Amino acid sequence: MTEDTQQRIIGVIPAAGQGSRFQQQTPKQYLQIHGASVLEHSINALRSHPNVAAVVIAVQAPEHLLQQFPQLQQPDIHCVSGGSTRAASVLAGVEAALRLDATHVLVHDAARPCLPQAALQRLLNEGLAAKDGAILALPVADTIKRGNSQKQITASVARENLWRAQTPQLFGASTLAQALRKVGTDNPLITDEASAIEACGGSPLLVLGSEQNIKLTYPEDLALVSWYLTHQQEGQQQ
Ligand SMILES: Nc1ccn([C@@H]2O[C@H](COP(=O)(O)OP(=O)(O)OP(=O)(O)O)[C@@H](O)[C@H]2O)c(=O)n1
Ligand SMILES: C[C@](O)(CO)[C@H](O)COP(=O)(O)O
Repeated sequence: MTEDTQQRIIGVIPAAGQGSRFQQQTPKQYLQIHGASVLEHSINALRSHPNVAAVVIAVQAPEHLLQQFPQLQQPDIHCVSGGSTRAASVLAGVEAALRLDATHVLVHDAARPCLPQAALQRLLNEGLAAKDGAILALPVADTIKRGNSQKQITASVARENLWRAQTPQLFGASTLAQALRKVGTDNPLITDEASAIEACGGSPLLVLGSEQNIKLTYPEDLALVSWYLTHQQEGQQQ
C-alpha cells in the first residue's frame, strides 16, 4: 500500500457483532461467500486501495480469529477487541488507528462486503477535503412512512433531501474518537459515526454510495450479496 505523505488513512472495521437478525449460529461476518469470509471481503475492499495504509478490525476474540483465519496475520491488518455496541467497537478501532499514527479513519461495516472501489474512490476524492468528514449514502427513492406500535401509518415523511447512510464513513481520527467519547458508546441514538459528529455540531458531507454496497443484515440479503460478490469480479462496479 502506498499513501499520501500528508495523510495516513487507516481502515477501521467493526466486526464484533452477533448478527442476531441474520438468524444463523455463526455470526454473519464469518460466513464464507465466493471463496472468502464476509469479513475478508470487507477488509480487502479497503485494503486494496493504495491510499489505505492499514486496516484495524474490532472483533469479539482477536486471538481466536487469527487462529481461525491465519491469512489475516498480515503486517497491515491489526486486530483489537470490540465492545458491547457498534460504537464501542468503532472507538476501540479508532484508538488503535491513532496508535498507528492515523490522521483519518475509514470506518466500514464488516457486514458490507460488496463495497465497489468506485464508490470508495468517490468518498476519498470528496471527503478528505470536507471539514466535518463524509459518508457514503444513497438518496431515498421510496416513500417513507412513520408508523405506531400497531403498524398503523401516523405520518408520511417528505423524502426530499432524505438519504440512506452507508459505510465507509471518513473522519479525522482524533475528531471521531473525541466525538464518540463525548456522546457515549452506549447511546442508542448513535447508530453510525456521522451521528456522533453531528451531535458535536458537525455536518459531514454526503457522497453518492452504491446500491451494491448492501449491508448483510437479514437472511434474505444473502442472495444479493452473493450475486454482487460473484459479479464484481467481472468488473461490474459502480
Ligand atoms: N457490538 C457490536 C455490534 C456490531 N458490530 C458491527 O457493526 C456492523 C454493523 O452492525 P449490524 O449489521 O447491526 O451487525 P450486528 O450487530 O452483528 O447485527 P444484529 O444487530 O442483527 O445483531 C457489523 O459489521 C457488526 O459486526 C460491532 O463491531 N460490535
Ligand atoms: C452504519 C450503518 O451501516 C449506516 O447505515 C448502520 O447504521 C449500521 O446499523 P446496524 O444496526 O449497526 O447494522
